Amino acid sequence: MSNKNILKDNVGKKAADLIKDGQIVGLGTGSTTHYFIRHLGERIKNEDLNILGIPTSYQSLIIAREAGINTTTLDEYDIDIAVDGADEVNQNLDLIKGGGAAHTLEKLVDSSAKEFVVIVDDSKMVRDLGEFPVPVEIIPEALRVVKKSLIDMGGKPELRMGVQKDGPVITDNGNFILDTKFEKIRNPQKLEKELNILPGVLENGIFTDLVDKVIVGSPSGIKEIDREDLI
Ligand SMILES: O=C(CO)[C@H](O)[C@H](O)COP(=O)(O)O
Repeated sequence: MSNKNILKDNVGKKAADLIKDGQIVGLGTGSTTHYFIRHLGERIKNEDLNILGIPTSYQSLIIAREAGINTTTLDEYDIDIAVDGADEVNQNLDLIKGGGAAHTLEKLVDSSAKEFVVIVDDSKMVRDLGEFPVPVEIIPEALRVVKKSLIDMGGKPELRMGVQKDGPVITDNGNFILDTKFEKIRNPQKLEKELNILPGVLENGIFTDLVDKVIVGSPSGIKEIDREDLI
């Protein structure tokens, strides 16, 4: 396992150990949550726990099934705790997410949870958000219009293209992603709201005022940052 994957494995296990019997658990998307889901599956098997997962993507649904976690939906249950990864985390615990193009359902699931825990390696911790472009999910018909609005707002939008597919990435919801670079995002709350009122935009990857705890893995160990401890 690479050093980075060891860190992801460590934080995934730490988060899996937080889950209590009987809980409904939001299952985030990405390579770090992959470890979380696998560790949670092992705990369910070894300790005979009664836990249901609510996936945030087809990817997390498939990994949950492989890990032996039964799944349900937000229509059926409220979520006790959601665990998800992030692309950037600032000192106020605001996030950029959506590197896996799953941020729309992730925001719905993560914001619905009574407790939201983020797991990252230390390379994701930043002073100001914005080095990572903000993923903006748009309906395909809105491409030209929203692109222009994002440029007018000072962004540099790029249509996300497939790696093993010709043409644009199509999200789990059948939409496009405009990865939009903004230089140093000083007011993430404001930008999050401004992006979401553009007609044709479904959701953007800025997550503010949602996170309760961040578990950060580094070569020197695991650190937990709780919102209630922020000054
Ligand atoms: O937001 C996400 C998917 O939409 C991921 O949580 C985020 O991209 C981090 O992924 P990884 O753990 O693979 O670095």
